[in-house]
Amino acid sequence: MILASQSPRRIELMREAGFDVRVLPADIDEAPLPHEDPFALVERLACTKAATVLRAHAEAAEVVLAADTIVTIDGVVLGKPADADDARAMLRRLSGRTHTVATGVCIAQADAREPRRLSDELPISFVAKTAVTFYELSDAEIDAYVASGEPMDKAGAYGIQGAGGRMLVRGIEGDFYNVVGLPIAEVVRRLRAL
Ligand SMILES: Cc1cn([C@H]2C[C@H](O)[C@@H](COP(=O)(O)OP(=O)(O)OP(=O)(O)O)O2)c(=O)[nH]c1=O
Repeated sequence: MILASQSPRRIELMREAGFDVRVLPADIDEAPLPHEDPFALVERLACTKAATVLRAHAEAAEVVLAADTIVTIDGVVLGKPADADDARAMLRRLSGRTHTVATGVCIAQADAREPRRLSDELPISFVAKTAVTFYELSDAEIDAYVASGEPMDKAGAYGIQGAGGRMLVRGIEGDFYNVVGLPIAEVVRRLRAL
């Protein structure tokens, strides 16, 4: 099976779950459509990643899995920060409040006869949501965290799994691994049910 992702965390979670994945990242335009709902956005992006990689690389009947993670608060979508100022602004917005981390997952399968076509039965897609509450963060704390570099490749400008990121979090409700980028238990259950 193909994992259409360059995220080291997704690769590790899939391999630790026992899947011998071929890693083939999808380079797609991640810009939201006008007025697009954040949860519709992550589902669409995951399915676009899966379909793009399938059309370029899939073998007959091969399964392709892709995901996309965002943070949303006040109806605003926080993707990866553009720079340090953007990261600081994101962390200030998250300070002392609860936000939602949403991961869209898409599982597609190549046609058995024409592998570069999507099979008619799939794709399956779903959105996993986890509520994360942050402690109040001081400006000094935010500056030190941004200076560590940890926020830069992560949606919402933090990594809950990192040495610095874990210090920001008061609590979560939902799957921890969804925050990291892949709700692995639900993914595995969906794959078993195929
Ligand atoms: C909120 C949060 C996000 N993240 C990461 C997960 C994702 O890798 C990243 C969001 O970016 P994505 O665009 O979902 O994924 P990606 O670009 O890293 O990988 P690909 O498109 O190839 O699959 O943010 C954490 O690692 N920890 C966290 O706590």
